[in-house]
Amino acid sequence: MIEFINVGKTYPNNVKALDNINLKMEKGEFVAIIGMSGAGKSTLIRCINRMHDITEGEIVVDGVKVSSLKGKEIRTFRRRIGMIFQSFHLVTRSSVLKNVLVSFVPELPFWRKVTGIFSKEQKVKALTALDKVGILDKAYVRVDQLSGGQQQRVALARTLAQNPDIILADEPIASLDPVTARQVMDDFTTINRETDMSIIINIHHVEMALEYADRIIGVREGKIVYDGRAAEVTQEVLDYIYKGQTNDSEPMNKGEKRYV
Ligand SMILES: Nc1ncnc2c1ncn2[C@@H]1O[C@H](COP(=O)(O)OP(=O)(O)OP(=O)(O)O)[C@@H](O)[C@H]1O
Repeated sequence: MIEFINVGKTYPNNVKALDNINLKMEKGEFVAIIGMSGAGKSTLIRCINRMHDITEGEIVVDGVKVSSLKGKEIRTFRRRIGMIFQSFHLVTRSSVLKNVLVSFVPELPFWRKVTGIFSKEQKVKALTALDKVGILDKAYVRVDQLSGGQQQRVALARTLAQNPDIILADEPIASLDPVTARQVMDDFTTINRETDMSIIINIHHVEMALEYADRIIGVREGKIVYDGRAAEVTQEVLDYIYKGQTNDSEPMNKGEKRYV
């Protein structure tokens, strides 16, 4: 479980990106974070794996206080959390398979790190992950010969091979065309259903968020202004998240009709 307890994040330039966030996400949830550009979505996601440090409160992941981790503990903790970015973060001049095998590098003994020799078991895991996202046939192709959607699937396979408990995805479909974006979202759904990995996705495509995620968290000006089932999000809720039609800063939770 991921828990935010009175979490605040103020950047060094005094921008308060997160303001008193309280939140619980259970294992296996598929959560989409939506909101205007600059609302704090990316910061919220990136605080979970300590890519950003919070400045107030506490984030607890499966009993671990994230802000108290140090050095090697942070690296070990991050192994349990896969991260997917808009820009894929792949080594484009290497093969697809090599990019997935990279997920095992931290586990290799020193001599294998130096020689780049992976075990048979690791290769099987990498190929299995590629199969899961439907690009096994591309294993020996150079990444720069793939489409954007295929590259994002390589990134997803790399994360899968790592076998994390949680996948954080920061705008994973922002640079993809609608058809490819849908394929990648389908992959997330399959992974979520088959593996029970939690998926937390920061996404601008509202329709996709509502269609694919189970739960929607709406963020505005660093605060959570909506938290409820995707199926219950109405146009009114979206207007509230994106435009803010009331001065009341309390979250607009499932079933509440205070703003109707
Ligand atoms: N490294 C940083 N240093 C200073 N301010 C930052 C930094 N990163 C983000 N901010 C500010 O924090 C606020 C929240 O930014 P964040 O990137 O989390 O929003 P977002 O909702 O993900 O936006 P977008 O949808 O445009 O990616 C914004 O005002 C942004 O300018």
